[in-house]
Amino acid sequence: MATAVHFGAGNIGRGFVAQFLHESGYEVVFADVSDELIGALQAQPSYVVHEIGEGARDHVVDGYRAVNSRTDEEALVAEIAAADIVTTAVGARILPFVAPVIAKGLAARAADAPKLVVIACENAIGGTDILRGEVLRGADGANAVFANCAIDRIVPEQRGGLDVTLETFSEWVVDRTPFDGAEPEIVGITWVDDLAPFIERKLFTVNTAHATAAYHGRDRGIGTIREVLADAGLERTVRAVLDETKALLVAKHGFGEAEQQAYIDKTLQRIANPELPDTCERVGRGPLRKLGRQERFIGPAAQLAELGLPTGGLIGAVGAALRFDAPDDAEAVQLQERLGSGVPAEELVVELTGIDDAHPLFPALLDVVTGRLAEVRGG
Ligand SMILES: NC(=O)c1ccc[n+]([C@@H]2O[C@H](COP(=O)([O-])OP(=O)(O)OC[C@H]3O[C@@H](n4cnc5c(N)ncnc54)[C@H](O)[C@@H]3O)[C@@H](O)[C@H]2O)c1
Ligand SMILES: O=P(O)(O)OC[C@@H](O)[C@@H](O)[C@H](O)[C@H](O)CO
Repeated sequence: MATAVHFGAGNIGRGFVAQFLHESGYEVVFADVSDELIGALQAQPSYVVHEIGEGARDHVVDGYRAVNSRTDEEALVAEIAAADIVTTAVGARILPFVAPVIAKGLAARAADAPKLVVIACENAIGGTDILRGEVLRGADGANAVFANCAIDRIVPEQRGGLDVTLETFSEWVVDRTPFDGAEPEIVGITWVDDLAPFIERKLFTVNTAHATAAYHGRDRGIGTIREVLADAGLERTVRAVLDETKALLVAKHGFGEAEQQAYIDKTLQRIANPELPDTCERVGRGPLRKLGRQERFIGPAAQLAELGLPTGGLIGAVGAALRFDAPDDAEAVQLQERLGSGVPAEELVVELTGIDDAHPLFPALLDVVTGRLAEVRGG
């Protein structure tokens, strides 16, 4: 039986990646740092992925094993050495921490073993490239095939236990070019020769809409994404941001206007799904990551500014992100500390967004950061 080692037994890991790998005939070996999750997976022989919506089905995932990646590195190295595929869903910023054990597993592979397929299933442009770069610090990587992907399925916080409740919609698009025609057979994957349009459309529509709603909503004291979109003014705000990213996606990737509008409408329906309540706190998590140069706000805004196109809605969302003050979110705490630290606004723009003063987006970002600093430092 083919084996898949999957890092991150959280929401998307159990609810999407592992379920599809299991359905494709792989024995899934979960690797996670959470004692609680690994203990539960070791104690419970199966869990249910429960879909909500039209055509919903329940899927039983079983026959898996689980390894604690924090305490049992030796076992994990042996699993990776013998595996056919490694996937991750740990968070883009965690990839450098899982790379060393993958490198050790690659180094321990038999000389005649087939190449290990590695796919990072994170919300990031070039997520697998990031992982590959880190893995290559400890292994030569000749016995692996690394492929980038775009992964889309809304999995909100769960109620505890291993079962996962999620939407029926899913999209998993993977770059086929590294495989030379020998892609693995995995249910639900769409293989493409050019991933850029798919990952940018997903990140700059679904995740931009989500994050815009989360930050503006939280700023107004609203708890859930659905409630944010039920507010007509805030819905207009989110749509205005998506009009900006639509202009980029149409100009850059040749999506039709009507096609992109339909994608936007479907996205807003998905994120407002009354049966899958999602919180502004989960969706806004990790604001430092989300303000990054290639991410859901600055990524499209920088490209739009270079084309001389409007970015006001995106900049407004950045302003709301700068006010994201969530005590349980380490990055939100760090962001507020940096804003209160006395670092000049010009330096903070570069530090937070990677945009420097030579870029056409810089003046707008400087304005929004200066405004936020006046609130933080003035008060
Ligand atoms: N939830 C969604 O709707 C969704 C959809 C698409 C993509 N994603 C992406 O998938 C990734 C995971 O998101 P999630 O919602 O499942 O988060 P999650 O917090 O539910 O799961 C992440 C898991 O990774 C584990 N982890 C953290 N550090 C680790 C390490 N060093 N080694 C092994 N495991 C580690 C955590 O313990 C946790 O179980 C993120 O990159 C996210 O952007 C999420
Ligand atoms: O996972 P993040 O923190 O990058 O973004 C939060 C949500 O927007 C995200 O998890 C979505 O639910 C998901 O990307 C939908 O496919």
